[in-house]
Amino acid sequence: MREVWTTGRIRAAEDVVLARTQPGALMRRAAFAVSVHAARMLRERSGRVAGCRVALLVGAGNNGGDALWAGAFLRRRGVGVTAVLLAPDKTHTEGLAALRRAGGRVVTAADVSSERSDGDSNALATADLVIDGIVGLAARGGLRPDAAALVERVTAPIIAVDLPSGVDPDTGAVTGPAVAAAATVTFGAYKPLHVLAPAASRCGEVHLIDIGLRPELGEPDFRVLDPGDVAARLPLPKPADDKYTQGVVGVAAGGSTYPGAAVLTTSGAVLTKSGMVRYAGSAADVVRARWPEVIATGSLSDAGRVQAWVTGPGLGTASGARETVREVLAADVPVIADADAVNLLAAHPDLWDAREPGTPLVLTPHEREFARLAGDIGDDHVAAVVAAAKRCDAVVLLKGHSTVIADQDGRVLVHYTGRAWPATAGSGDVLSGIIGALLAAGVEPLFAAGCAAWLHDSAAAIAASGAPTPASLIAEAIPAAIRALEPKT
Ligand SMILES: NC(=O)C1=CN([C@@H]2O[C@H](COP(=O)(O)OP(=O)(O)OC[C@H]3O[C@@H](n4cnc5c(N)ncnc54)[C@H](OP(=O)(O)O)[C@@H]3O)[C@@H](O)[C@H]2O)[C@@H](O)CC1
Ligand SMILES: [K+]
Repeated sequence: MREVWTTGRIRAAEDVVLARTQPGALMRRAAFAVSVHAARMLRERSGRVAGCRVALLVGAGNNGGDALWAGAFLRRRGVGVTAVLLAPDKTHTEGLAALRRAGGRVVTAADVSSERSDGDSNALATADLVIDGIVGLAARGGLRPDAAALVERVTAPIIAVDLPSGVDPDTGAVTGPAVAAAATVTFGAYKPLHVLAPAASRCGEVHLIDIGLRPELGEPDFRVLDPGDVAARLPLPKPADDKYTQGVVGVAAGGSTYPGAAVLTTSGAVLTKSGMVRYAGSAADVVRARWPEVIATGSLSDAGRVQAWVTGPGLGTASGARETVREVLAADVPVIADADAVNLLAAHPDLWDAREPGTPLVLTPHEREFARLAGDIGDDHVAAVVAAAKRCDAVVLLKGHSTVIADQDGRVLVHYTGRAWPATAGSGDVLSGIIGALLAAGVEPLFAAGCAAWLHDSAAAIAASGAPTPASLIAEAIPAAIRALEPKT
């Protein structure tokens, strides 16, 4: 599991570690790691390290100090290094002295912008690699105009120190010009921007360097599941299981207007686990035709017992749909409510009264549905989802390039996809079915949502294999996504 901390907590831990280490030791350790990754990138791209040229973009703070020290270390390996100073009066003193001692050149941003044709002011145009030390943890807003103008002139790959300058470290928002890095070397802990869209797409590969902060950090602010975490939670049948003991999933979705939603939601449930799936609604014939193994009936009252209900996709918002959501919420089993069920809950507050107190509920809005349910989402998606989860006393999964999931206790999971394959019509219906299957099998709601987001994204990538894919093929790729995890039976 990847653990992520907000910058305020990282700074607090840094203060503790700084107080007991030699002045400058932490920065040199961080900078040395940047130089190692820079050298590796140079070798991979140019076939050599010595003789290459590196330009450093150096801002006013310690992030610039890291870049200057990294430049000094690269000089020792025979790299030609030029530092471009954005704030000459505020440049990190020891870092600058170290670079000068090592034989590095130093120019100002003004020199580079004046387009003189001597070697120093051409540093950006001739660089094989650029190190971004403009701003780190203190970043606020997009790049300022002088920094943005420099970055615009860069053609070489960029390695970002701690984070790509110009993005918001705690929300991942990109509100102005920002660096797009080929790789990012970060220190002590992952920060929110490394896993939150859109900033995460500007990081390239992220390398985490241990600088001894972990013991001082405490519980992370949020977590990112890895394949092992998902595999460990998948409900595979045990030798003594039968079709009932694995949890029966009920699907109350779709209908005569949207039979496809019924099929896609059911597909997600059928393909995620063995056992049994029931369907209740006016698309029963269509569902039965696609999945003969599903027990399909026309109404909820005939459906029989289930261990979790999935409702919402393709349900519509008419009075019949409202009754379906009310009945499902009153059934005293975990419920996943998506799409129209979210809209109905937003529009009819009395529906919440139908819910048995304490019954697990997972809500899976996209941004517009979220706005109806909980108001404008703003830049800080994690904070908005945490607040909504508390208010709704539910697990809330906000769909997006970074899927953010929170429960009522404030625990947060983030899944960053970096791919747009799942963004296709009906894809959310499949996700709902997967969540329902995991809930019915007894997976804890936060992790049912988190594992489902992971499986769904993985299935989408498998189905797509580099070409657009419809939602029905995403569902069909679920078994392949499960097999690829090699879960223990
Ligand atoms: N503590 C340690 O020992 C260690 C620290 N480490 C390193 O320190 C970094 C944090 O350093 P930091 O706190 O000095 O601030 P930093 O991020 O360099 O910002 C500097 C200045 O930039 C400016 N600025 C703000 N926004 C801007 C924008 N959008 N565009 C342009 N400029 C902008 C603003 O200055 P202003 O112009 O407002 O005076 C701000 O004060 C951290 O990320 C890591 O790399 C590592 O070495 C590990 C050990
Ligand atoms: K940076």
